[in-house]
Amino acid sequence: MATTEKLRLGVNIDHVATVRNARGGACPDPVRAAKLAEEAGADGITAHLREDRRHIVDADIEGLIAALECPLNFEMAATAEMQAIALRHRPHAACIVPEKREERTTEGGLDVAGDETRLAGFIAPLREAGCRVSLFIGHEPRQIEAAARIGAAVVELHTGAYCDFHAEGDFARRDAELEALREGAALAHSLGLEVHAGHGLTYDTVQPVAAMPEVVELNIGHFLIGESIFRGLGPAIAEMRRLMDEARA
Ligand SMILES: CC(=O)[C@@H](O)[C@H](O)COP(=O)(O)O
Ligand SMILES: NCC(=O)COP(=O)(O)O
Repeated sequence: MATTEKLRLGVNIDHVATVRNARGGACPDPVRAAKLAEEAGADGITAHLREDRRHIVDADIEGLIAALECPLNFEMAATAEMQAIALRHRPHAACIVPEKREERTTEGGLDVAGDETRLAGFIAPLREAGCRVSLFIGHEPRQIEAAARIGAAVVELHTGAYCDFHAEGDFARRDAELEALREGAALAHSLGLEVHAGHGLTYDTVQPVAAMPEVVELNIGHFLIGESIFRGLGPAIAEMRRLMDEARA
């Protein structure tokens, strides 16, 4: 498959809110960060309204909907509360993610195969409202096949394990994970799903994922917000963009 389509970069601004919430108050403002990311070349903004509101809060979503010119990818758990919020705002994309209360970050992907009937019913109103429904899943074939069966438009493949193995220096397991992601991306594409990827990506790990021809969007947040302390948000995004384009060339 030829790599012709430009790879989109969605910038996740959750962890601007993490810093704000450490003190309370209004700064740093995630909406301001999102506008800056837009100016720096982000193709979209991702924000995860967790059920416990540990970072992004409802007012942030309202602010993003009002201020953004680029598409908003609204990450949400498959709950009635989140569904109502998504139906009220009708973001460009609704990405359904698994949530556990005690987790430090999103561990693993959604169990679509194990919850197929409920999830099919859950995403139907979102699709009818015009949201592109995305499912945040692992690379296991049974999860990808279930995502296609229930009518999702997009799957976002969880790259967290690949990035963790890289950081731990366990290169054999990193490479096995990368190969499984490659196979997952190819399977998803063959089933008519749009393929995105993300979680934990850094300058060191982005290029092998960016080089996968079926992947059309990467969502990257925590690393970019951290890196912006050192070089500023615009330059941090520009460098990620450069690495993505280089991998795609
Ligand atoms: C779903 C996902 O991978 C990320 O967007 C995540 O929402 C970032 O926030 P957390 O670190 O709270 O998981
Ligand atoms: N869905 C993944 C995402 O939005 C960004 O994850 P991370 O880069 O903050 O780990």
